[in-house]
Amino acid sequence: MIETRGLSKRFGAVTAVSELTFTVAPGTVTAFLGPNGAGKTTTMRMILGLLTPSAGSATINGRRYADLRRPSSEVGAVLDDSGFHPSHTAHAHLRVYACMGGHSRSRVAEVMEVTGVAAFAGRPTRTLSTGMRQRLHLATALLGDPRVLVLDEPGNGLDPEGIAWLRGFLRGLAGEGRTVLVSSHVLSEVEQLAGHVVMIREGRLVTAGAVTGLISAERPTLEHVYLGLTGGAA
Ligand SMILES: Nc1ncnc2c1ncn2[C@@H]1O[C@H](COP(=O)(O)OP(=O)(O)OP(=O)(O)O)[C@@H](O)[C@H]1O
Repeated sequence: MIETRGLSKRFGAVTAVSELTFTVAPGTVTAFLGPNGAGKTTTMRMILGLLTPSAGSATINGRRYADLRRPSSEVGAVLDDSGFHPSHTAHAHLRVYACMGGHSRSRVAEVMEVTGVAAFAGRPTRTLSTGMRQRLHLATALLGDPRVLVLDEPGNGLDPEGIAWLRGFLRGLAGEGRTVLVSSHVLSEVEQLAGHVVMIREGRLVTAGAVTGLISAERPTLEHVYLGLTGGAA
C-alpha cells in the first residue's frame, strides 16, 4: 500500500506537486497519469525518499521510505535510465545490487529468468538496447522480492512484443497481491494493464478510482476520460 497525504513539492517559484492525497492499493496495477510536467516523477521520487516533500507525507506500507527497515525488500523502483556501470555485464550488475541489498545469488538467477535478462546476461550494459535496459532495471527492482513497485514509464523503449510481455508480467505481480504503481503516457496500454488510475494535472489530483468506474457511455475509453479531465494530450 502506498499513501500520500497533502503531498507537496516546490522548486523555488515552481509548485511541482500540490496537496496530493491518494492511495495505491495492493492486488491491481494502478496507472499514474498526467500531461508532461504534471508532477508524476516528482511524486514518485518523494514516495521513494529521493526528494523531501515541502509539505505532507508519502508512506509505503505505513512508513516513510527513510523508516523502512529493509527498503529493497519492501519497495522496488524503476525511475530513470541510469545506474549501470558501462563495463559491467547485466549479470554482474545484478550481483552487485544483490550484494548491496543482502539478497542471495539464487535470487539473481530467478530475476534474470523471469524478466528475460538471462538472454543477455553476459553482455556489458553499455551494449544493451533500450528494451534490454528496461528489463534489467525491472530485474534490479525485483531483487528483494518487494511487495510494492514504483515504475516510471517502464514500457519506454520496449517493442510491441516487449510491451505485451510487460503487461502480463505486471498484472501477474499485482495478481500476487503486490502494490504496483506505473506511470505511463500510452493510454491504450494503460487500459489493458491497470485496474485503477490516479490522474494529476499541474501537480493536483484530477481523479482517482477504478477504470471501470471512470469509463462510461459518454466516455467509453480511458483516453476520452483523460482528455475530458485533463484537457490535454497524453
Ligand atoms: N529539480 C527540479 N528543479 C526545478 N523544477 C523541477 C525539478 N524537477 C521537476 N521540476 C518541475 O516540476 C514540474 C513537474 O515535473 P515532473 O518531472 O514531476 O513531471 P512529470 O509529470 O513526470 O512529466 P513527464 O510526463 O514529462 O515526465 C515541472 O514543471 C518540472 O519542470
